[in-house]
Amino acid sequence: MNLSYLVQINRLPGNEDIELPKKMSELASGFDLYAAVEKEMVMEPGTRILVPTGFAIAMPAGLEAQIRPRSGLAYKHGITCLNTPGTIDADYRGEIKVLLINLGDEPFTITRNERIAQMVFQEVPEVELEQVDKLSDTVRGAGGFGHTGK
Ligand SMILES: O=c1ccn([C@H]2C[C@H](O)[C@@H](COP(=O)(O)OP(=O)(O)OP(=O)(O)O)O2)c(=O)[nH]1
Ligand SMILES: [Mg+2]
Repeated sequence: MNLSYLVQINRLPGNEDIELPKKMSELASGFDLYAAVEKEMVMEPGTRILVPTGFAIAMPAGLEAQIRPRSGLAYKHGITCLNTPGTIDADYRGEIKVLLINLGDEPFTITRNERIAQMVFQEVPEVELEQVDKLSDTVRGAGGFGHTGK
């Protein structure tokens, strides 16, 4: 496993004031992502919003990026990522966006340059699917969804 990768990042025009993704501690897993909303956006309870981040990336083949919620926002305000973890494909060159949903009871205001989520890079093995007529036997078999008890 290669533990060091270089990922290119491109700040998109009009976002010169937006912080680039940043690790907030030395060994943090995620780079925090900053909201590139033009003006304050109010999220009413139960509503979702696609938040721009103001940047695009190009990562080497064999990596993906995951967009994950920040636990503080989730705990304090019920703000999370609807599609968590969001999947950024290695061949995606568009702006990274964050799909937030307000599961709390109160309206939540997103301000420009506020940290709204985090981006974690992961290795993705190359997998080829082989179609077969029968799969190997296991003790579990088809048991799932609570099959082993509570
Ligand atoms: O939270 C996310 C999830 C996805 N994307 C971008 C990057 C990703 O590579 C692309 C497609 O995402 P995904 O495969 O999850 O969505 P889809 O609905 O399958 O769209 P597509 O048909 O474009 O693959 O959208 C984001 O910016 N943020
Ligand atoms: Mg897809």
